[in-house]
Parts: sequence; structure tokens; C-alpha cells
Amino acid sequence: MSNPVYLALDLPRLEDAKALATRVKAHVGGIKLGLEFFCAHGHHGVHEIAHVGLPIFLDLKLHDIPNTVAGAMQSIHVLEPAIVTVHASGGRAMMEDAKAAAGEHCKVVGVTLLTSLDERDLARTGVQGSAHDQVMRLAELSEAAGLDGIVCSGHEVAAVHKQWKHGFFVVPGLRLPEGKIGDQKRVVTPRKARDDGASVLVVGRPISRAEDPVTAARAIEATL
Ligand SMILES: O=c1ccn([C@@H]2O[C@H](COP(=O)(O)O)[C@@H](O)[C@H]2O)c(=O)[nH]1
Repeated sequence: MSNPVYLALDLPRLEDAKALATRVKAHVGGIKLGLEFFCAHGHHGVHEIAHVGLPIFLDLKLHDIPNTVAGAMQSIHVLEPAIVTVHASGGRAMMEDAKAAAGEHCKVVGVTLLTSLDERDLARTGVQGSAHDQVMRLAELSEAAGLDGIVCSGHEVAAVHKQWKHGFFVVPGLRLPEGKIGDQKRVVTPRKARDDGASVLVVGRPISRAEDPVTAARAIEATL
């Protein structure tokens, strides 16, 4: 079985990002490039990281009117990403158009509720009910729109997996028991997320900010 861990390269300097990806590449299954990286380094940066030889996950969390999101998907097509994210709250038409504009080999997944949010945050955005219900609702909408899967926390992945048998589930907000949680709120261990049905485990700072990133990546790998 291939390594489900994708390293989130949330680093401002391209040279540092390349060096880290090269160092840990034997212990992760892919590289996730998000907004911080893409805003700083764009297509050039993605090409540079692709030279490391691992699948690229573009976590751009697209969220706009359908025509604009479809245009953005077409613009990143040349980068041949394995996975791209859109916000499921962008609605069914937006997700349908995003999927239609994606390349044949690119999985499009819908972000349900960010792992940095909890029920209180959700209520402040005007959404009543539990985090669990919000994730289940947006998972259903993502499936109806033809997406490949969703992004959710490890708290919900077992329930989503039960409802969407062949879905592709990306789980960030992962920490070993002794790890610093930081700005994340809905957190589980990588092992629990995997056991509950996650397809991809996103790990950033527990590796990128570790004193020895190779040892940290190996320690996570050893738990799986
Ligand atoms: O709900 C979400 C969606 C995306 N992310 C991204 O995952 C990584 C997590 O980084 P850590 O350093 O391991 O906390 C980061 O790139 C986020 O943008 C998420 O955390 N939650």
C-alpha cells in the first residue's frame, strides 16, 4: 500500500520548500502545496517541487462563481495536479463546473468545514447545528455534484466513509498525542484517521517545523 501522508509545504521560501521535500520524500506519499506557497511562487514553484517526483496536491480551496472557478481549474490544468480542492460551500453548480474543467486524472475534493473551526465558530458564521451535521450535509452535496471526495477532520471521516463508500477522503488536522495543536481545533492522530477511512493524511508543521523533519516523518510513518 502506498504511503497516504501528504506533506503540507507551507513555507515562504522556495529553496527551503524544495530542500525539505527532497529530504523527506522517501517517507511521504505526496506533497501538498497551499495558498501560502502558490501565492508566493505560482506555476514556477509548482514545477520546481514537481521535480522531486511525488504527486502534487494543489490545496487552493477555490471558492467563487462557477465560471471563475472553472477558469481557474483550466489555468492549473497544465500543472497536472493529482488533487485540487474547492470549497463545498461554493455550491453544487460551482463544484460541477470545477469537476468538468479538471483533467481526467485530477481528483477534485470539496472542503467541508475547516479543521481550524469548531461549533462556536460555525455558529458565528450563522450556521446552526453541529460540525458533524455541517460536514455530512456538504459531503452529500459534494457527492451529488460529482466530486471525487471531500476534506474533513478525523472526527467525521468514519461517518462520511459509511455514507459515501467509494469516496476519496482527505484529512488534515493530524497530530501525534504529544504534538503541538496550534491553530487546529478538530484534531486526531494520523493512525486514527487512517483506520477510520481517510485516503490522504495531510501533515504540515509536525514535520516541517520539527527539529529533524526526517525523524518526524519516519515516526508518523511508523504509526501507520
Ligand atoms: O480543513 C482544513 C483544510 C486544509 N488544511 C491544510 O492542511 C495543512 C495542515 O497543516 P498542519 O501544519 O499539519 O496543521 C495546512 O496546509 C492547511 O492549510 C487544514 O489544516 N484544514
